[in-house]
Amino acid sequence: MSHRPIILGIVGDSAAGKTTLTRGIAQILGEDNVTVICTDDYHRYDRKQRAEIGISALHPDCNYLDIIQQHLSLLRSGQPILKPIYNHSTGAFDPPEYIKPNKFVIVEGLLGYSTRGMRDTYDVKVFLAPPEALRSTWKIKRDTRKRGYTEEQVIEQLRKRESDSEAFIRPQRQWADAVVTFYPSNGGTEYDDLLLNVRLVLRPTIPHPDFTKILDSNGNHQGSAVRLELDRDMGKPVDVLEVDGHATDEQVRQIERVLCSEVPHLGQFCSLEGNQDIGKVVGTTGETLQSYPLAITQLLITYHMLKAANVAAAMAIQV
Ligand SMILES: Nc1ncnc2c1ncn2[C@@H]1O[C@H](COP(=O)(O)OP(=O)(O)OP(=O)(O)O)[C@@H](O)[C@H]1O
Ligand SMILES: O=C(CO)[C@H](O)[C@H](O)COP(=O)(O)O
Repeated sequence: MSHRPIILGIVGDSAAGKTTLTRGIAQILGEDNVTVICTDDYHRYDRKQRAEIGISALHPDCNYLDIIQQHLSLLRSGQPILKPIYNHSTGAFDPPEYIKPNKFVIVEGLLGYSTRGMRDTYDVKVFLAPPEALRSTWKIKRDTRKRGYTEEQVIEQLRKRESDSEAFIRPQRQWADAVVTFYPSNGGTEYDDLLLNVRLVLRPTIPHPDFTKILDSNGNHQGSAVRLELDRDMGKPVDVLEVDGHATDEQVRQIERVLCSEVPHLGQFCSLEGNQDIGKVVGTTGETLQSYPLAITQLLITYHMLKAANVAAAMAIQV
């Protein structure tokens, strides 16, 4: 399969799970086939300057969006970039790095869908939208363990950044082909990260797999742990697939078969016996996460990347 790089966008607020999902997808596609770019590297100011100016990293003015867009275009046409590096440990910038795109490029970050030019560069656009309570828990855990903050500092930062989250981050949901929400089944504060459900909002902006094949006339599959329904998201009609953390092997395998039958190349990843690592990922605080909802989410996004690669390869032959 020879084609221009396929670009996946993963956008969402801080600690929404972008890096974790990126790792899982890169594992499926093969680390050597994937270039990962985190747009935190394009912050305009270091941590000290941000504090002095009183601007948050979530504000578009605090990021070189024009250079992100320029670099995305270069990567899409297979050209290298000299990428800045923002160091989360020091809060300052390291020397830039030379990056050549692999077959697949995953661009994850806060503001990736802010401009039309950026949006037009992706083949697949995903937005991560965990409930705010879950995101706060994840951010406190990650930032206290990995970024040297105290719990109080993280809580204060979340409070201060809320208006920018509302103004600049959450509206980007409208541009995504798929919106991914992991959530605790009881809706409460007591939950197990390995038993989170997932709600996948599927917009008709790209053709999704035909999940109706495995569902009964009520949109359920062998009980209610897998559900497909029509809904509205930001006022527009969407399909919604939900997979519960306690879905069974058989239910999950059937969903996988739908994905794999449409994109044969995905077949090598689909069998749960064949690849025990699907849905298993080491989170950014070092913990091992594995669940069926995570596995289905990773496979669905990989499905779209492989489909985009097939289209790009076919176009390359025509030219
Ligand atoms: N699907 C998931 N299931 C369980 N826990 C998760 C999941 N995704 C993320 N987490 C938890 O949330 C933490 C933050 O996730 P991650 O670092 O991937 O977020 P991020 O969106 O990349 O954040 P940032 O933009 O601030 O770098 C992880 O360390 C992990 O503990
Ligand atoms: O929202 C974030 C994405 O990771 C970070 O807070 C942002 O990148 C700034 O970094 P730091 O908090 O380390 O100063």
